[in-house]
Amino acid sequence: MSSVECLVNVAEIEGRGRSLVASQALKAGQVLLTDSPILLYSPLPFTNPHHLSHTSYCNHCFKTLLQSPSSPCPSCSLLFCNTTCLSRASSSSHSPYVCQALSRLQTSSDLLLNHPLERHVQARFLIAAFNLSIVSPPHFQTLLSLQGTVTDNDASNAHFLHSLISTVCPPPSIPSIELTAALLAKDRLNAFGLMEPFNEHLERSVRAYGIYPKASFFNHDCLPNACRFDYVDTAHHNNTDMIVRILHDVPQGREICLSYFPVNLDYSTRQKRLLEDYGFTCDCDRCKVETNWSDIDNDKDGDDNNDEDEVMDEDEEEDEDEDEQMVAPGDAENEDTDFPHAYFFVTYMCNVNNCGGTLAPLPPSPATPSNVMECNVCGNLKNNDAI
Ligand SMILES: C[S@@+](CC[C@H](N)C(=O)[O-])C[C@H]1O[C@@H](n2cnc3c(N)ncnc32)[C@H](O)[C@@H]1O
Repeated sequence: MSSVECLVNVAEIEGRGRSLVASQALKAGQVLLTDSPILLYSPLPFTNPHHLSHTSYCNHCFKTLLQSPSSPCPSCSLLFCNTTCLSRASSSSHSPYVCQALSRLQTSSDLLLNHPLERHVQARFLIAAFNLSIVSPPHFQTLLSLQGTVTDNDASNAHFLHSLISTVCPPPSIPSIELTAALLAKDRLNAFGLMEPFNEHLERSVRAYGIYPKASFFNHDCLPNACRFDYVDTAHHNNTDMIVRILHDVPQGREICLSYFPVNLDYSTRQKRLLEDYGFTCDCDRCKVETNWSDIDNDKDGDDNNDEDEVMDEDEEEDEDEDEQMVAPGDAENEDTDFPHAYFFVTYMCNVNNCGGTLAPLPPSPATPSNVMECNVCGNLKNNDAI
């Protein structure tokens, strides 16, 4: 890992697998990790034969298309923001292999007719992953090294998708059904969503899914001590990079966790999603407290209608390993024991209507801590003094 990424080490923690642990004391707002995707793919269905030329973003870098006319692929008319992006894509994400496979699936969209959107997106992922095995074998090996055990569902989806993709993919022949199932399992546990810009009146949708090899080591906590930012429409050429920042000071040796979804979900929704989507039962400090709440009480932590994937208190007895800043400094004795993580919500949850984002301080300067918080969903900035 590069200099910034030396701030965390990969460690094996029993019951949690590989985990990222602070290799030194970390300061609130500090950039912990900048990670580039090894693979990106679109979340769109293959339903409209004309869809290829109607996307409003570049099919390589996923930035909103501002230039008109943009640069279409001469073979399939998929749009790219300019000739530079098209030429980069031709030797990577949009190789002749991908171009042919996607346009055949697009023009024979009846092959996926009556199949759920998830199957369309999995087909896109597999085409991108098979392409990765050709254009970048080391990255393909990295993808295979990620966490993910094949379930019965993965196996049956792999059967269908393998036969579908065999009919549309040009040579060389595609990987085995077993490898296809393994890839689906990796995608299920490790894909992050790059989100469309926030609009309080619209449900937030995914613009692209990506596999981020280093960020894939973050485990989940319902009271995370870090959160991720993406700036997909920035003018910068690394616009699909993910940036992870620390929410509050963290001592050396502490595990760094993200929340795998917006932190305002209620206990039973969180438990269900973690079990069904990620295969584990969460026993974090927040869950230990909330398991004792009735369903009505679970509304304490806000509405639970935000279904977006981010692509992570105490017991009555004091927990030594607990993040001390979850409880307001100096307020621990007076805290409401039914709701010990109130401080987290007041400090780190964005209160913009329908946002549900997490606030992290802007990176501090070497001498002064930052007192401006940035929301990772709506992008609003808030002075910490106003909290
Ligand atoms: C994106 S991976 C995280 C890295 C993973 N631990 C590894 O070894 O590569 C997600 C998987 O990590 C494990 N995991 C994440 N958070 C966990 C937690 N709080 N408790 C137990 N297991 C967790 C689950 O197996 C989950 O499916």
